[in-house]
Amino acid sequence: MTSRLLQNINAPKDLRKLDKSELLQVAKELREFIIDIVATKEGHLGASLGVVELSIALHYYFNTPEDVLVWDVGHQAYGHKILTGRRSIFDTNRKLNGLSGFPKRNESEYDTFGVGHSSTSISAALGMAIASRLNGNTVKNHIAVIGDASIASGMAFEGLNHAGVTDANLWVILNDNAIGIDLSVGALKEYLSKSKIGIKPKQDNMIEALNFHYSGPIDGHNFDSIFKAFEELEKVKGPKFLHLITKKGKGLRQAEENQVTYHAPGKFDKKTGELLPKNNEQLPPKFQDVFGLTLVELAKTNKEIIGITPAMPTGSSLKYMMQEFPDRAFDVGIAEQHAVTLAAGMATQGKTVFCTIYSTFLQRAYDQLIHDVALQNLPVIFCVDRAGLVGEDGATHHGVFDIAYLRCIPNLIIATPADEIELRNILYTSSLGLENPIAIRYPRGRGTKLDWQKEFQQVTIGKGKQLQPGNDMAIISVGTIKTEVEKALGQLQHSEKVAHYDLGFVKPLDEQLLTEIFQQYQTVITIEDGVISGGAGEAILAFAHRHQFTSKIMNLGVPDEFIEQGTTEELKDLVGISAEKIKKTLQQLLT
Ligand SMILES: Cc1ncc(C[n+]2csc(CCOP(=O)(O)OP(=O)(O)O)c2C)c(N)n1
Ligand SMILES: CC(=O)[C@@H](O)[C@H](O)COP(=O)(O)O
Ligand SMILES: [Mg+2]
Repeated sequence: MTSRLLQNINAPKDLRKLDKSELLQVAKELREFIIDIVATKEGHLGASLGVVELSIALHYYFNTPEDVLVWDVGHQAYGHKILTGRRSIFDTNRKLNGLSGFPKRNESEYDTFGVGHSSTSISAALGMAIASRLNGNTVKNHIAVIGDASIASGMAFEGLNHAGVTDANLWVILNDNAIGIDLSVGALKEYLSKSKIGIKPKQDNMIEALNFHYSGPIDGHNFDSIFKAFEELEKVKGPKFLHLITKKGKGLRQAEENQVTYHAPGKFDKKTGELLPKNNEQLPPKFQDVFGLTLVELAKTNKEIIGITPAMPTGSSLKYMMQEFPDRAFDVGIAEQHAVTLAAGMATQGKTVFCTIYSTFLQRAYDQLIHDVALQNLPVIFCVDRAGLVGEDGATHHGVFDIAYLRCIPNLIIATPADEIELRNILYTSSLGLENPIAIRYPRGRGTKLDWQKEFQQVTIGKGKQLQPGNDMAIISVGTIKTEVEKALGQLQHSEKVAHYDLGFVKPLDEQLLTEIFQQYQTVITIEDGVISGGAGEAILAFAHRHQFTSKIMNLGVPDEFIEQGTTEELKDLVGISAEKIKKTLQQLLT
């Protein structure tokens, strides 16, 4: 790679020394740099390639970090990171102890707001703008950069609605590439897609109706157009809105042509852009596919079944049902709150609704879970994907809080299937009709079974089971962390001393099984891939206390701190729930 200019840019002030005519070369080098690193280190690609010109233009024109730049979601901020002093360590992106894949306040003064979940940028930038004004600073610019999928979320609208009645020095820059991870959806997307470069939506401009000064749409890959728009908007007081049209994946043919795959493509050949060939060996399925394919199977015979995803049809594998039954499967966009209440509405009409949401994004819809679903005891089936430590996306994305935040909700069943077959069977059981809502949690990644498409078996709600007998102590695993426990026991001398139980359900607890365990063992270890505080282990601890069992109880899980990025193996080891660490814990307890 020939880097003439980029290698001398260690901060935006270096960029600002260049002539405008040199920015095209910087853009070329920045694209090459991103492609070069992501090809081997992996990460989010398409979004960052699409905002190369915008990232350069923002840091060139504005006086960052004095002027504040807030990236929405933050998966598109690789160029920003590279231009703001992190070029030399960018190869540590998303790695253990390396750079975060998202802007992070403690990483750089240029990362003004921590992100990862979408649609927060307008509220955050508006908050900063109002605070600046209260601090007597009216010249500072506050700039939110938000994508077309993220701006369709309720939270973004809440921000726009408030901003429109303020005189805040707020810029909202809409990076409109007509796609999120999957194709953008909804009426707003249809409205935006009518916009053509250079032709302002004349009638009923909804942004102007919200009291913003609207400019655009302009070509977001053309520096002259961007700077012209910046200059014009700078003269305007109060909230302003710039609409850019860009191409996700710009500069790498495959990423432009196959935007869904190249959102986060894994390893690829940086010269040809082709994905590296996958190992041909047959692998166990991803849990998301067990969900997605099983749902299609069930939907074929049960016409009442509906599927809902907020903006993750590919990630959750609801895409299979969307392809097979387009009238009964809905991608509602980045709208977790709406997804949950939509499911509740459908459930009132007798539909069997499977609402699949990543554990971390379900946090957005907490009140809807309580108020719209559980309080009315509507039997919605929540498929809580990406539960547990998710790996390289890090602290913003780990699904480690769900058990704690769900456990306290009355009426809600919490199922923690330990493998693909258990997941399949609880999906089947739920489709038969339950009296209550249920949350079924399963992790990111693959299971362990090649022969998972077995005949369905009905599951008894609230039942756990013994997996291995033992003489001295018991370990109770919650969900798929069972595999780590099995590995640990497989390597442990005197594993016959340790009984292994699968909890099966966090709610209701299998009180009969727990009573048997506490009557038999003086040492009981619980293990889960979620937070210890408020988790399943603490539910068992409370049960033992209530029933005056005196066994020594040890809770293993995620400690009371935010866990950063790394591979899931590294992170499990870090928090003490890898097979190796479990083995060590058991060895210590056995001696
Ligand atoms: C609350 C929330 N829901 C879902 C996601 C998952 N997600 C990450 S990026 C993304 C799409 C964003 O699309 P857009 O805003 O258009 O940005 P682009 O990738 O096109 O730059 C989604 C759905 C998220 N980060 N946060
Ligand atoms: C940026 C973002 O939030 C998503 O792209 C997320 O990284 C998806 O995670 P999965 O790879 O687990 O689908
Ligand atoms: Mg987009």
